[in-house]
Amino acid sequence: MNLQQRLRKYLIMGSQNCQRDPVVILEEAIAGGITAFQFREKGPNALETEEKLELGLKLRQLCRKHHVMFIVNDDSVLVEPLEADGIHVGQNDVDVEQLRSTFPEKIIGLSVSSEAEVRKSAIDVVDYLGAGPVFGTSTKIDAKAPVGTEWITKVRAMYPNMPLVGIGGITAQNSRSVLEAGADGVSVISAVTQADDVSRVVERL
Ligand SMILES: Cc1ncc(COP(=O)(O)OP(=O)(O)O)c(N)n1
Ligand SMILES: Cc1ncsc1CCOP(=O)(O)O
Ligand SMILES: [Mg+2]
Repeated sequence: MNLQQRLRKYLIMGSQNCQRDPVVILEEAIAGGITAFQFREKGPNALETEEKLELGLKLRQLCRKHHVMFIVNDDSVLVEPLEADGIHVGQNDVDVEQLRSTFPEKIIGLSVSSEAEVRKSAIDVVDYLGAGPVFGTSTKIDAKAPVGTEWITKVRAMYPNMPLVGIGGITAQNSRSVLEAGADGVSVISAVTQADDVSRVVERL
């Protein structure tokens, strides 16, 4: 599987997104067919330090067992201890050129929400882009305004061969529009973590 294919169904999750055991939710999502996972332990009620590492190790082990790509959100200190395949950062996180020199072999993902952000980013050193929020979301407190599927189409036009995922408010009902706009995959938090039937929702994405 190349990176484009591995980004097809990208679950992002931390314990703060779960009303049930995150390990069980991840197991169900893997059974439904996720191809990538991002450990995003962040925001109100998120675990810290040892507890964060402990949960990360459990989720990492599960991904390894099922050959699901494992990406860490923001926290470059966790990349080595979790033996992550890569890291995802945004515009206000660690600089991607710095990350590339620290992790020459890891997958690096970068969030882009506007043309101005694209212009000021070292796109050439990253492996994939996360574009959004495509739709409204209440999962991320400091999320920017929704940019619509038009933004996916624009990024695809600027970077025809760059692995690209949409993020923000994506559900089984609207995921097709994100893919049709030019994304290789969809990254989803609440539609999966809050689902009554997690594996069914992943199947439908
Ligand atoms: C795949 C993907 N795309 C975008 C984001 C958002 O990253 P960022 O803007 O750094 O916000 P936080 O997730 O750190 O709150 C993402 N995590 N994953
Ligand atoms: C992390 C992140 N970055 C932009 S929107 C968002 C939250 C996506 O969560 P949901 O899939 O529940 O809308
Ligand atoms: Mg970030």
